[in-house]
Amino acid sequence: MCIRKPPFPRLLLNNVSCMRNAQHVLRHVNVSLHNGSALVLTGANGSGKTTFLCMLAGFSRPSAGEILWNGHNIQDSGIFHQYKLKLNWLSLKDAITDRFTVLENVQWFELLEGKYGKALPALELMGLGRLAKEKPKMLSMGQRKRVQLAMLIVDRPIWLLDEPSVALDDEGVKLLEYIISEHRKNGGIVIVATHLPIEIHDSMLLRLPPRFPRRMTFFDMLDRSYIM
Ligand SMILES: Nc1ncnc2c1ncn2[C@@H]1O[C@H](COP(=O)(O)OP(=O)(O)OP(=O)(O)O)[C@@H](O)[C@H]1O
Repeated sequence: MCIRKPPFPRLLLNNVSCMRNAQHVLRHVNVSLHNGSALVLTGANGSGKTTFLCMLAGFSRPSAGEILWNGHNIQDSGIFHQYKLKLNWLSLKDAITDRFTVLENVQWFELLEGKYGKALPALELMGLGRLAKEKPKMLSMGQRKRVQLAMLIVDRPIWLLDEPSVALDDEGVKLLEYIISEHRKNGGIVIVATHLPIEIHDSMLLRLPPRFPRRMTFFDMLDRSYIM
């Protein structure tokens, strides 16, 4: 009988901890991510969701443990250069410039990837075809978020999404869910930090514990007339 070894995860967080301001934000996190998988991070404000994504992006180093990509530590200099080219980062602060039109912003991103021809269809999918030639300052917050989603479609295998559904309407959230699902079908990995419900089929959920557990909730205080 031939017993096959399970495949090595594409991304592995091995007993990872992270400190900020000399205090532990994350402790002993273990996560394995294979091609096509998704991880949803939830937790109270300040629990460390963005810190988690920043570590995966290589912006901050784990204080203990290691993050392995294809079995190599992402902090190794030769590896980090290759690894960061696989990442696509979406956060509340976008990188859209008013010097370019909406279309040129997405095309610029595409050009960096050495790709061509996906920018306009991506904007059309996001319902922004008619605004393609406008300057981004003409856009609403939700429309800017849709431009960011169009940039994601241009495609790198690992998506790190910090609160991707903020400012999106119901249709925008459905589009977000759709592109996440298509990306995963193509073997991509998605890690999402969110407070808002997003439907991501068959995803792993990591709920980070609160950093400063409260003895009393806001509603307890209301009940006991501490405030008002
Ligand atoms: N630049 C920084 N320097 C020091 N400490 C920081 C820094 N940024 C964040 N922190 C601390 O790290 C902790 C985790 O912050 P983080 O932004 O990761 O939380 P979060 O779960 O993403 O929160 P939110 O839901 O509010 O976005 C917080 O307690 C915060 O005070």
